[in-house]
Amino acid sequence: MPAMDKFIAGNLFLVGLMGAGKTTLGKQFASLHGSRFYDSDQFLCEKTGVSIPTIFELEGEVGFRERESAVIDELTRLDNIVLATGGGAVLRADNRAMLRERGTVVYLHVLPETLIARTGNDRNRPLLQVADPLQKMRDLYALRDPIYREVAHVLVDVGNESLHETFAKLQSEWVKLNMN
Ligand SMILES: Nc1ncnc2c1ncn2[C@@H]1O[C@H](COP(=O)(O)OP(=O)(O)O)[C@@H](O)[C@H]1O
Ligand SMILES: O=C(O)C1=C[C@@H](OP(=O)(O)O)[C@@H](O)[C@H](O)C1
Ligand SMILES: [Mg+2]
Repeated sequence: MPAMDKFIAGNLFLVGLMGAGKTTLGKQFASLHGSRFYDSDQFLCEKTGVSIPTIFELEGEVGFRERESAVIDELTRLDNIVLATGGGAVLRADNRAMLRERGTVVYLHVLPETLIARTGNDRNRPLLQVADPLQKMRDLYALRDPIYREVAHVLVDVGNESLHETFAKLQSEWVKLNMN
C-alpha cells in the first residue's frame, strides 16, 4: 500500500466490494462523528429519480460508470463528509485519483464467501443477478482486490464478524490516523 502522503483528516471515503458494509458502516460512522453521510449510489438515484438496476437496464454498465464518475467528482469536493462509494467506483483511474487526493480512503476487505452470504438474495445489485453469484464475486475479488489496496490509505480486515466488531475496527483505525 502506498505511503499516506496525501492524508486529509476531514473526509472518509469507504471502498470495497458489494456487501463489504460501506453503506451501513458509513452511515453509522457519520452519525457518531456528526459528519454528513453520502452514498454515491443513493445520490445517483436521487438525482436521476430511478434505481441502480434501472440505470443498468437503460444505459448499461458503461452509462452507469459515466454517471458514477460525475457523482464521485461532485461529492469528493465536499469537506468533512463520509462517503460510501459503489463497489466499482475505483475501476476508473480518474476516480481513484479524486478519492486518494481528496480524503482518507479506507478499504473494507472482506472475502467473497462472506460477501455472498450477505448479498446473495439482493435484487438491487445488477452484477450479482447471474447463475453463480459466488463465482462472480470471486472473479470481482480477483480483479478488484489489488485496485482497492492500491487506492486505499488504510485496509480494515473484516472477518466473519458482527457489524459492531467491524465498526469498532473502523473507529480504531480512524483514531490512529488522527493521532499521526
Ligand atoms: N461485520 C459486518 N460489517 C459490515 N456489514 C455487515 C457485517 N455483518 C453483517 N453485515 C451486513 O452486511 C450488509 C452490508 O451491506 P451494505 O452496507 O449495503 O454494503 P456495501 O454498501 O458495501 O455494498 C448489511 O446488511 C450489514 O448489516
Ligand atoms: O461493485 C459494483 O460494481 C457495484 C456496486 C454497487 O454498490 P455497493 O458496493 O454499495 O453494493 C453499485 O454501485 C452497483 O450495483 C455496482
Ligand atoms: Mg453500498
